[in-house]
Amino acid sequence: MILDLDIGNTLSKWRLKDSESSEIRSRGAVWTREEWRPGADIPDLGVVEAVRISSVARAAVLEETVALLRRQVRQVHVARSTPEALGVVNGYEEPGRLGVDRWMGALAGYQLAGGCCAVDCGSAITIDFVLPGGVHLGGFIIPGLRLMKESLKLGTRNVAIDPDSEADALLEPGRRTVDAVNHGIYMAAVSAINRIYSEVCDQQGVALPMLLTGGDARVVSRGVQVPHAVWPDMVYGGLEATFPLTFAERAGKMSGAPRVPEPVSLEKIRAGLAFSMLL
Ligand SMILES: Nc1ncnc2c1ncn2[C@@H]1O[C@H](COP(=O)(O)OP(=O)(O)OP(=O)(O)O)[C@@H](O)[C@H]1O
Ligand SMILES: CC(C)(CO)[C@@H](O)C(=O)NCCC(=O)O
Ligand SMILES: [K+]
Repeated sequence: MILDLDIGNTLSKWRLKDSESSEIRSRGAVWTREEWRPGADIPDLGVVEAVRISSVARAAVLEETVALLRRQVRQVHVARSTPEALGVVNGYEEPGRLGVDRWMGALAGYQLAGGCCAVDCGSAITIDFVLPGGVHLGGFIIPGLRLMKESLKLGTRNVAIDPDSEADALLEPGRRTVDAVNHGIYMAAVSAINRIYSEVCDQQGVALPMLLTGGDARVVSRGVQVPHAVWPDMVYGGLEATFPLTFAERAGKMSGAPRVPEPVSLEKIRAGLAFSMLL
């Protein structure tokens, strides 16, 4: 079995992948914490022959995790943000400072779709751009839905946006605090994503397919008008592409990869942008 780990600021996500069949056998998440101890909520390391890790938690968390895993697993691969990988050139002035989850997402997106706009809706919402030739432009970082809500301190932090609510309802003016806040931050997130996408496609003269991942991807997806696909395993896709272990991975296959969404034409994107600038 292969253990893939995506250690975020809030949650550490894991999945177990069968090295023979490439099937995902189980998955889960635990709170990101200093000590990553095997317990009921993480998989049995006895069956694991290789681990692949993407971590944006504090260095001490990663060190502790790697030290623990090395005692029981022969192969431990830790992803890093590099100046170049898999045909993508990192757009950061200091490439190592790009969050490795963003780098994994950009690599996975490029491997799947060529140029792309990779959006990760987690603790933060990150929006990264890769051009068809593999140039990563850099991106945008805004607070995630939960962080935006917590920063308001209006006593609504525990009332999450219902992921099944209709996007239309979320766009109505709220008539109580919890709705005003939820609808407000929802609007802030989706309008930023829509606008940033249009601005960058306009600047670069290319309509890019958009890929969405992260804990809030499903709810954000409902408000994003740009054609896009939700890919919950996008960060894991970057790990598969960077450290291919199975037969399917060596052939370039990433588990759970969606169909590449067909972007609307650049003319339409530009027309929408021109219209929104009038408002
Ligand atoms: N069980 C959960 N616990 C916490 N957040 C959750 C949960 N389920 C969904 N979410 C949502 O997921 C978001 C967190 O995103 P994600 O699952 O990508 O993890 P993360 O570790 O916070 O991400 P990051 O890698 O940005 O740190 C939160 O904004 C929250 O609204
Ligand atoms: C932005 C987050 C927190 C998103 O998980 C992560 O990618 C990170 O810590 N990045 C480092 C800063 C940067 O990417 O510029
Ligand atoms: K993330």
